[in-house]
Amino acid sequence: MPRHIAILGGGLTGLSSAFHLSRRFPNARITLLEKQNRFGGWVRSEQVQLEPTASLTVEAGPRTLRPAGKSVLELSLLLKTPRSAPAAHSRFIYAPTIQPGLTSIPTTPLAFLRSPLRVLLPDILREPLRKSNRTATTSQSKNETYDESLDSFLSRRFGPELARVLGSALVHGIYAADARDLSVRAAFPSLYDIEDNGNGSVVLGILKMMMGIKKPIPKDNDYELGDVEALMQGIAVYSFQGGIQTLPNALVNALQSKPALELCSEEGVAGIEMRGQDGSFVVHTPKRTLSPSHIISALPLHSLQPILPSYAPALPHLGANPSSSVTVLSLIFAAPPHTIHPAGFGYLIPRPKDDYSPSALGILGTVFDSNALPIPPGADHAHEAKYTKLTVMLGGPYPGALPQDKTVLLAQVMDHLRSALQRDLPEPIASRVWRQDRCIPTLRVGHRQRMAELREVLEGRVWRGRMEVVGAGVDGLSVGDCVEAGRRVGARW
Ligand SMILES: C=Cc1c2[nH]c(c1C)Cc1[nH]c(c(CCC(=O)O)c1C)Cc1[nH]c(c(C)c1CCC(=O)O)Cc1[nH]c(c(C)c1C=C)C2
Repeated sequence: MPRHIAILGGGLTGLSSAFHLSRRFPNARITLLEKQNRFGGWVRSEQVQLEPTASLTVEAGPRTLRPAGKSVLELSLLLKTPRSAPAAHSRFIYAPTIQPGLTSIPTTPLAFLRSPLRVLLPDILREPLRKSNRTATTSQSKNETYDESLDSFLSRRFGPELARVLGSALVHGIYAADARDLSVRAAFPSLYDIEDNGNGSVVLGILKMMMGIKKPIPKDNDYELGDVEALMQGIAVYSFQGGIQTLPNALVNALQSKPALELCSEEGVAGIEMRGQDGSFVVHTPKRTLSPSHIISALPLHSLQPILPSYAPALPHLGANPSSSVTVLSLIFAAPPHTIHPAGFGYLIPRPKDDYSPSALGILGTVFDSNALPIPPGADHAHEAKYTKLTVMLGGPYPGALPQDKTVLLAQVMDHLRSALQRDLPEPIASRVWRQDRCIPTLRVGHRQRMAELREVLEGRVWRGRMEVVGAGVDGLSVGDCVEAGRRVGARW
């Protein structure tokens, strides 16, 4: 039984860990240590005041949640009722080599036939005829250690052009990374399983799944969901009034009312030692020394490495994954959404044919926020419909530096928007820029195997299972993944 648990990091994973551990071990002392002066990590919602009585929420990090993430639904029930909003389903890519302006991503076979993306259709139709072609022998390719990049996977099954156009765009929109670096097993595990189900063909695997021949594995149902799941029927994405920040804020409020729980901001960890009495750890902060019996590290892996004791055997693989930096530029226009962009979720931009150039501005995609989460129930329709919110994401795998001057950056982005959206656009009435440094870990090929080895060492003789390492760089980076990781910590204590 843990006597005192130190949680390192006050992002969503750290807060979720604190919340669930305090329910599981009500008698344990819990200390959460966060270096910044705020909690929530990359989640950051801000209000932009437009009129004396009207403001809009803009997001520097994630902006929508999916109802499939049961751990978030559970939390929102335990903490606060979510605001739901119907989602815009249309998604686009901007690939001027295929068509000027935006190209709608087709969702039915007929729409595919009519779309300019039909140039990729032969690659898809030929795929079931291609022989099973994993590079290793069948027995190796089915085992845990087999891995390859998403680009290699898609190129192998569908050819390099489909991998470049669709695969790279997908990876930009989630990982802001190069699809040639990203592990298919870690980032898109279901794709790998679908290939297995189709005996080597992804298309046959999908068809079998649609026909119910191979049913997806049922998910864990052990969540306290009340009626919130029914509320979410038919909803693709949702958020909260006040933005995603509502979630960490509600967690902080709930945690502050727990007497055995100490939430400390502006108190990072300077070092961890293993020389405490009774097998406890020693955790040094600039302000004090703690002696926890157990530790949860919810820090980015690259931040954990330098605070570990130099005399203990090193934890493996903490430095294996690089992280992408993303510049997030939110724009607000004083015009209704239909005058600014087509109805839809937004668009993604594939890797250029001649690769990522240092001279490119490096736009990865744009989110049509006003459509992705339209006017919330109960909001002032008249004022919300007067404005359009959109967010342009830049950086990731592009090696060039962005203009430091916001006016220059804005002018270049507006030029891009005018050619992508193929219309004259008014100047935005408000804008916000966030430079999110090393915010999204790129789960490189071999990630799952490396994490299995890391867990083995943590379970071993030295760490004895008393420290757990969790977070976006380990288990997955969506809001749902982070909350879920926090829900699972300490399960074996
Ligand atoms: C700061 C920018 C981010 C980019 N990706 C992420 C962030 C925080 C993380 C992320 N984005 C998505 C997922 C999958 C979510 C899931 O539930 O499976 C993750 C982990 C998908 C996504 N991508 C964009 C949006 C609006 C969404 C929905 C979820 C969300 O609101 O984050 C748009 C987008 N994100 C990035 C880029 C470059 C981009 C382009 C339009 C990077």
